[in-house]
Amino acid sequence: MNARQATARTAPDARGGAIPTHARDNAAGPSAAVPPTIEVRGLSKTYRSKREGTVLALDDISFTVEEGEFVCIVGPSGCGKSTLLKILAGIVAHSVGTVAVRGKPPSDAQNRLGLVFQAPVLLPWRTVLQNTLLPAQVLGLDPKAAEARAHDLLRMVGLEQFASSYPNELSGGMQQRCSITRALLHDPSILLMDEPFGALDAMTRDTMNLELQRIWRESGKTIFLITHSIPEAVFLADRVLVMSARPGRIVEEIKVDLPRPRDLDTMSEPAFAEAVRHIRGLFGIGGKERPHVD
Ligand SMILES: Nc1ncnc2c1ncn2[C@@H]1O[C@H](COP(=O)(O)OP(=O)(O)OP(=O)(O)O)[C@@H](O)[C@H]1O
Repeated sequence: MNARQATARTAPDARGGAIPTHARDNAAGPSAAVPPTIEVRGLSKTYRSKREGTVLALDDISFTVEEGEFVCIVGPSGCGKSTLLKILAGIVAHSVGTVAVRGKPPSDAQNRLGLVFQAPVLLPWRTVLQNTLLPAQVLGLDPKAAEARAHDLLRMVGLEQFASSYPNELSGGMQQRCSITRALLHDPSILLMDEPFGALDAMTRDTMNLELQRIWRESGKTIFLITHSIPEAVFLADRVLVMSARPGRIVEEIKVDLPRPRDLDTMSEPAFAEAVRHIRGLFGIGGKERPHVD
């Protein structure tokens, strides 16, 4: 395991034969300068709150995410992870620094982004198929093509038989799978995921991790995922960004060299345990209050 402060851009690990479908986004040819998929430089975010006055949530954050990479971010509760994801999604404005998604401001990249949050937030009066189709209406996609794609996606996540079920007829894991199909409907090249499996039981979470790895390998998407679980981050990621307590800074980037595809046995490997131990050690340094990470 190579734990280090990464300075060079890291190419994604081999994902087992998948051909990134989003190569087309960079179709200018090998000699053209391709901007990183996500580039954050010197980013800070200050909130104003009645109770605390000025709150420095993020402080001088810099990192890049390359095309097709799977990057996870871990950090103590309140360190600014969700704030960072919302800035990348163009939902929240940053205060200082630069943020670019494929070389442009996040607000210009909306149709390339798919968002998944901790709660599936499905509309209870719409079926699984209708929930999956929501972005088609919002983005004005061709209804027939969108419906065909929705069925493909539901098949991919094992929900095809539940296309006409309502959210309250599904388990938590099934609802979250539906929220993933909704996020994928418009074929975004980048998935931003905020603790997507945090509310699930351990077994369902393992299954969802395997499923997400498969989706990533088959689709070639770039994934940026927040988690409180250090083992989950190590299991999924090409690189793990470790954040400090508030104000959130990136204290270390850890490249995960474990071969793909990973399965549950991967978690028994010494290199996996070493990476988890290393990250846990980062949170224990200096006798500070133990952060809420698993
Ligand atoms: N709209 C807001 N106004 C004021 N302060 C905010 C606002 N949103 C977030 N904060 C503060 O910014 C800090 C970072 O919040 P954020 O939700 O990004 O952290 P987090 O790392 O995602 O937390 P958790 O892991 O608990 O979900 C916190 O101290 C929070 O109280």
